[in-house]
Amino acid sequence: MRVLVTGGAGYIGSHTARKLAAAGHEVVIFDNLLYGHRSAAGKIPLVVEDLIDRDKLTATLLENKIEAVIHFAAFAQVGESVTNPSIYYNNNICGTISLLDAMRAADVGRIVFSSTCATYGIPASSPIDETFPQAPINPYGFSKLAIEHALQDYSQAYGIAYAALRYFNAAGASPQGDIGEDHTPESHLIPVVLQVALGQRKAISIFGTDYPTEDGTCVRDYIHVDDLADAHLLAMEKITPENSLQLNLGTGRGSSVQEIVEACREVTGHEIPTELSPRRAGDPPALVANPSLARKILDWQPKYLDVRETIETAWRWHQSHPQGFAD
Ligand SMILES: NC(=O)c1ccc[n+]([C@@H]2O[C@H](COP(=O)([O-])OP(=O)(O)OC[C@H]3O[C@@H](n4cnc5c(N)ncnc54)[C@H](O)[C@@H]3O)[C@@H](O)[C@H]2O)c1
Ligand SMILES: O=c1ccn([C@@H]2O[C@H](COP(=O)(O)OP(=O)(O)O[C@H]3O[C@H](CO)[C@H](O)[C@H](O)[C@H]3O)[C@@H](O)[C@H]2O)c(=O)[nH]1
Repeated sequence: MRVLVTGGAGYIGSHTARKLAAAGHEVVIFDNLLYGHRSAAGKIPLVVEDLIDRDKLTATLLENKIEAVIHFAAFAQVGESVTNPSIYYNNNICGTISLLDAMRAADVGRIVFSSTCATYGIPASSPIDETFPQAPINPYGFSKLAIEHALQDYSQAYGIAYAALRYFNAAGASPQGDIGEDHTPESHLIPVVLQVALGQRKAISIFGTDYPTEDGTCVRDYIHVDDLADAHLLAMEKITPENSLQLNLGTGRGSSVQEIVEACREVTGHEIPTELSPRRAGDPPALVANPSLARKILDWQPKYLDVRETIETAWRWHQSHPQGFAD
């Protein structure tokens, strides 16, 4: 298929764009490079524009005869969404509506959307399956839930086929070692811990040690970025206007912040000092996926079930690229 990957110069988008190209799809990346990196796109054609420019989007879709869109472009930091909600509602909602209207104008009828476990808010129990109520506790989660509703409405009214993939915590780096996670500023746990191991930070701050979890720190389900990329290809091929999908993508296994720090110590052989800090606003105590539906419907099998193996791929990337993409 001819596929437009928005946000394809970013972390999950670049891994998916390369996998699409390797599978024989014709790929074009659309990214404003606010957080993305030109070199993450590699040899894949890159259009450097913003989602809000609907005419540019429509022209890109038409010129490249695009048949499907995989939509990663968004802001994605939970804490920042609490302190600055305006940019989240504007970019994540208005940007995506602009894209959906450009798709209508260019007659593109297929989209895979990056949703999130943050749409579940604080779940009543764990693991979380797709029937759980979606009740976000932060503006980031609300912005993604709004788009899930928009997709349902656009699908019904205009016949768009969609998949809303609710990822848990993306982690790791390409097993080929050429691309990985590089955000400035970096806020995600595993890369920040690895920056401590590299000597780029003094200590890792643990945000909250009084959560109702076994060791008092937050529990998350860390899913390898390469496994996420596989699921996008499968979902893109599977959806039809009559058969849209909402699926959780995770490993089904939870790791606490303390356990991640310990696993990073084992993988890197570094001491990794910690400091205890207050809770970060907007953080639910525990988010772990029940990924059974995605496994069944997509015939998807995550390869990385041991978080140490995921961390090993990230560590290889951070060691070989201590300044990230350096662009
Ligand atoms: N990282 C995670 O753990 C996680 C978990 C659940 C969902 N998600 C979602 O997955 C998607 C990708 O996440 P990521 O971690 O790769 O983020 P990222 O920041 O690395 O990538 C997002 C990319 O989108 C681009 N972008 C943002 N707004 C844009 C706009 N208006 N126009 C054009 N380009 C724009 C950025 O420059 C960046 O390259 C996001 O939608 C995020 O909400 C991520
Ligand atoms: O320096 C740090 C960084 C993070 N954490 C903790 O580590 C856990 C994971 O935090 P991340 O920032 O790595 O990831 P989030 O769970 O906040 O966010 C991720 O999952 C979300 C869903 O909850 C969103 O989808 C988002 O895009 C994605 O980055 C959280 O409990 C956080 O408080 C720390 O203790 N110290």
